[in-house]
Amino acid sequence: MAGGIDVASDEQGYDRTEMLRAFDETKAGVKGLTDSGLLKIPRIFVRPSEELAQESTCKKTQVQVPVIDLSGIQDSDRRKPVLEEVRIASETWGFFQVVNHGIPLTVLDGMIDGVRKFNEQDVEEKKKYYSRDRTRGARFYSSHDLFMSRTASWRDTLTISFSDPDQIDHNELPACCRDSALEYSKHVEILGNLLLGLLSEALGLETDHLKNMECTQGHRLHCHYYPACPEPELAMGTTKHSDAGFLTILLQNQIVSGLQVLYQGQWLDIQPVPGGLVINIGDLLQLVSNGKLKSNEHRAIATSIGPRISVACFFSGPVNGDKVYGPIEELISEENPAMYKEVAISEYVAKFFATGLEDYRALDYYKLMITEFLSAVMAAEEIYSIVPGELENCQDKYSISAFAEHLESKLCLVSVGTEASYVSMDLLEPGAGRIRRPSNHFFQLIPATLTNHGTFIKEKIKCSLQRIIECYIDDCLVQFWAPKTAGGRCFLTTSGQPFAVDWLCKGFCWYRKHCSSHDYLVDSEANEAELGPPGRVFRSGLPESSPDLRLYSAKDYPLRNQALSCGIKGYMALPVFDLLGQNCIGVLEFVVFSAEYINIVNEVEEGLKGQFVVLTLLFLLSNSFVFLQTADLRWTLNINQPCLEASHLQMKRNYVDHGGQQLALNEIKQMFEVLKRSAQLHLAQAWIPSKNSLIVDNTPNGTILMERAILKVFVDYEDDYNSPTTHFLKACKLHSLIVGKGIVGRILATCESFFCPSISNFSITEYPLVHYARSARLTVSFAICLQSSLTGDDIYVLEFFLLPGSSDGQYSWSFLPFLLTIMERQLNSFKIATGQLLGEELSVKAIEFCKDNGFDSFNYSIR
Ligand SMILES: O=C(O)CCC(=O)C(=O)O
Ligand SMILES: [Fe+2]
Repeated sequence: MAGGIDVASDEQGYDRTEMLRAFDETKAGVKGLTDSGLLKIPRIFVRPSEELAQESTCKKTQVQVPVIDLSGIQDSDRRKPVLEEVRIASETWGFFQVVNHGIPLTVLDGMIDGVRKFNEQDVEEKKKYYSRDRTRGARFYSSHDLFMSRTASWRDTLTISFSDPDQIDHNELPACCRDSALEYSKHVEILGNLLLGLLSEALGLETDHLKNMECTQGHRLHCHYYPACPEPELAMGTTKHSDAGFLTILLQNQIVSGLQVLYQGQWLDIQPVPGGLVINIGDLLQLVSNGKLKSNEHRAIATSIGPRISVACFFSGPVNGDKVYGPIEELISEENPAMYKEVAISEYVAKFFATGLEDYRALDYYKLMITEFLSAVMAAEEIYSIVPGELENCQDKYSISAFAEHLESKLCLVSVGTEASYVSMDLLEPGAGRIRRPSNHFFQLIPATLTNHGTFIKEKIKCSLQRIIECYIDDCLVQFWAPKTAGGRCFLTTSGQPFAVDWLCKGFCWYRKHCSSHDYLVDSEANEAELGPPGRVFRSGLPESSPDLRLYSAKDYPLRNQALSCGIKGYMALPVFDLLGQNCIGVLEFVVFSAEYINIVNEVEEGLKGQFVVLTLLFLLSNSFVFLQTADLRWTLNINQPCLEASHLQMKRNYVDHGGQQLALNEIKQMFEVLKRSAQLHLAQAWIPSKNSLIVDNTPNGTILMERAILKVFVDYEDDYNSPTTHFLKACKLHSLIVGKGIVGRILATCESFFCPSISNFSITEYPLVHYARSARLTVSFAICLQSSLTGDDIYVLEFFLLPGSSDGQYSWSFLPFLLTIMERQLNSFKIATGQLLGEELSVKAIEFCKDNGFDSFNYSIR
């Protein structure tokens, strides 16, 4: 027995309710368990395996919630910048820390010490306070939702209610922490009022606005005690939740960080700051601010070092009254219609206690009805037509959870057309007996006619989209483009196809609208300007992307200008294949909104902007693969597929690392070092076969693909992550080469050497990375195909970008003999892939463009 719980019953069948009851009856809390010296945690504390598995894939980032210095806050010069910091933190993170907040360190330490004394006193004394009766002014318990949650929390809590401060009977408070709690309560109330004053001003309201709404009338201290946990990776201190009240001020002891906030789908530690307090916005403040201030999800992990002590002070308004709260009138306008219903605080509190913490989000219950919400979305059209420029900074967001609210947390399928009707699909967990709140919001527009086959694919796509959106990518729209035939022609359409977003903003509505009325022609008669990115991806079977839409010309992307005016920044399209048929069944299009930038700028730093979109795209790329696969679909970058032989390439492609590759690469690297000094060279990179090299011949039109048969890049350029050159290089890594396309692709087909004085003249179908190359101002290109005696049949393509000296390229031509001499000297193990030695006469194919946008090629000899 451990603390009254028979841990051994794990092995002999498991009666969870009985175990919970036994644990509760010990009245000794989690500390009672640890005091008995247990080494394994009882099963009621072990999180479900799916949850634990997800945890292991969770990455960590270095970002920190803002720390705001409140010193001198009453002086007007100082107040302004602080207000701005508070506003940004509350609108983006919903969390920040404050220092110099006016509560003396002795009061903070006294509070922590009081909580420690209470928990570490004689257990019999503590038991007197053990209660689940919420009317008691002070009570002790382990997890308020113990009998409703999937996992019991590894913590004990002492709650002291100051809901009616004048009436509090001091004798109700435990003697060991009475004075410290009363002292802390006095100070924290003053700070709460100060913060609500700042938040009122940040919302553009009078300082006293929120105070006059009685948001700080009454508060409760939840004093948490998290004992050291013998198996912290299996347990959770406080499960993921958002705080239901208006505002929370959290004091934590300094020994170990345990509080984490959900940020971009990742859990981020909130490191204790000496003398600091954590502030977070609660659900009610999000509601009354009409969604402007953000109530963010957070949790406290179990730790091996302990005890961790924290004191959460909740300002939840006059809990016992019938006061009604709704979005503040001043914050509602035609452009920003009310997002939430009014709520009576008594009803609100009752709902909170009727549900387990992990399943409850107060806001989900009070979102406006779908019809009202839809009309708000449609109003975006009018707003747009009145102020066309406005959408460029489309930051106004409407939460799609409004849909979910109406459908009571069910997946929503919206049918539009003449008979608009709503159909809902059950997301009830079978047998779970309670509604599982979907963490994302997904919906689909269904056209009147649907073939069975179409429905089947749609179901699979929907399933993938749901998973993709689950990774919590802010401000990203994903939509599916499916083929259709009409009038004997073949098109791609997204009208009536699944799409998913995590937030709804005007830019999204508009982009979706443009796309729904634009079909891309994709049959063999389609010309380049008709294909657009989805069309090209569908035909080539290869992904395409751009971190900045402006890199595309209007010809590359017919909806470019519309997309830009909707505030879209990053773009990516992925081909989707049926696993069995290996046919491209459509294209998934991802667009990333500029609002993403704005958030990230506030939170990280200015310079990371461009990088972020590239990272987002990479992230999407890698994740989508996994998600498509779970839906029995795939896209091309499947490195686990066996390599396929493409015989007509006449190259052995089953790559084996001969160990000599590193030596061969060193030779190339050294040669690049020598070349670095020549003024005519802009950039150089080497393409080498990779372990994952793969040639696939399964695309709809039979194009031969060589996937990522790539590469290490050695270049001479400033490693500025936001430069067009960096974007070009990242794109080279990210995208597959198509045999026969671009210069390197042509070389893969023939092993010849190529020279092109103006690669920017290629169309995007002829050279899929041309938009990146144009933006990096790469014009003159020379590329040569080599083999090294150190690595047998492996080929190496060296690609050089020269600085243009004159329009006819003559100046660059004159550089080639020099280049070949350096290669001959430096690349001792190499010969040209067509057989000759470096230094012998080299035949180079030159590509020249004609006035009509076509091009010719000629053979030239060097040396
Ligand atoms: O202990 C902590 O750090 C977090 C506690 C918390 O989030 C809460 O009580 O709402
Ligand atoms: Fe919380």
